[in-house]
Amino acid sequence: MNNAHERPIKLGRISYTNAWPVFHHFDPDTLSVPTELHSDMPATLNRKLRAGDIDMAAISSYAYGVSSESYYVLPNLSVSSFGRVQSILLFLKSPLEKVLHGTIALTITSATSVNLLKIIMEKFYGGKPTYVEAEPSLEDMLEHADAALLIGDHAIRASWLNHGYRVLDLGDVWNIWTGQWMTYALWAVRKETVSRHPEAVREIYESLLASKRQSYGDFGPLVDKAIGQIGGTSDYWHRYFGALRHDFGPEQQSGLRLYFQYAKELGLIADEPRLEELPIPFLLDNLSNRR
Ligand SMILES: C=C(O[C@@H]1C=C(C(=O)O)C=C[C@H]1O)C(=O)O
Repeated sequence: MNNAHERPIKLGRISYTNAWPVFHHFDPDTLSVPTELHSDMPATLNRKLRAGDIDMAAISSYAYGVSSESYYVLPNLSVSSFGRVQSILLFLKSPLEKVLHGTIALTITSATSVNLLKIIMEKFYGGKPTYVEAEPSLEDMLEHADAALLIGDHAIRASWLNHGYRVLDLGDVWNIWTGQWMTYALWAVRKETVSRHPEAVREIYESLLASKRQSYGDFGPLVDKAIGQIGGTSDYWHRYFGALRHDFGPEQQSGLRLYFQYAKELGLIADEPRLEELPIPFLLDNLSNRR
């Protein structure tokens, strides 16, 4: 089989630990298709996939909603939680009553969580704060704001500081108000990449699923890497990875649909997107041709 392409398939990897269970055992060098990994913050990957600078990526679920007509969702991959997520945190310098009509600094690295925060502040709590975008640095953010939203490893590191602020975990608040899962990230592929390079997309997709399966068999290697790179204890990281889910089944989809419904109500998104998965016939056809 000839898998030659004019250029490698470019795959965007969220550099935060929350995506490691899908990426950790994924090795582009073992694939027959030339594949380039691009590691970045979610907001940057959202932009690059939109612009066609990369072909497929883990992106903010909100960013999928905005551009869903150009993408397929890779089935059964996500970053989700049922309740506490531990890495999407609002740090409150002022009391919540003041924050609701005060100023909130939002990390520029996020898209899903900034809109989740707006849903929580405005729809659930009835507030109307002013939002300002900021680099993800807790002390700088709180110099001019009543509260600060951090995500990913920035949130984790900040949660370990002796800061004394009250902290809201947005996964927890969402779950308390809705009883639902929350999906923060999805894996999306540009439709034009699928029509040009179906075999390559299939191979990369299967390899990501295999990596996820291996991670879920033993979080040990991910925990060791996280301790080495970020710090913290083995217990902390086992709990962290244990509280996340990287599947995208009916329960996660139902939570995400509700999120899009509320985002539409608040004018944060133009239309509620259809969650269009990479077509199954495409997968079955290709699976039946496997060596
Ligand atoms: C669980 C997380 O999910 C993430 C939150 C995202 C967002 O807010 O746009 C995007 C991707 C994920 O990194 C996290 O950041 O900790």
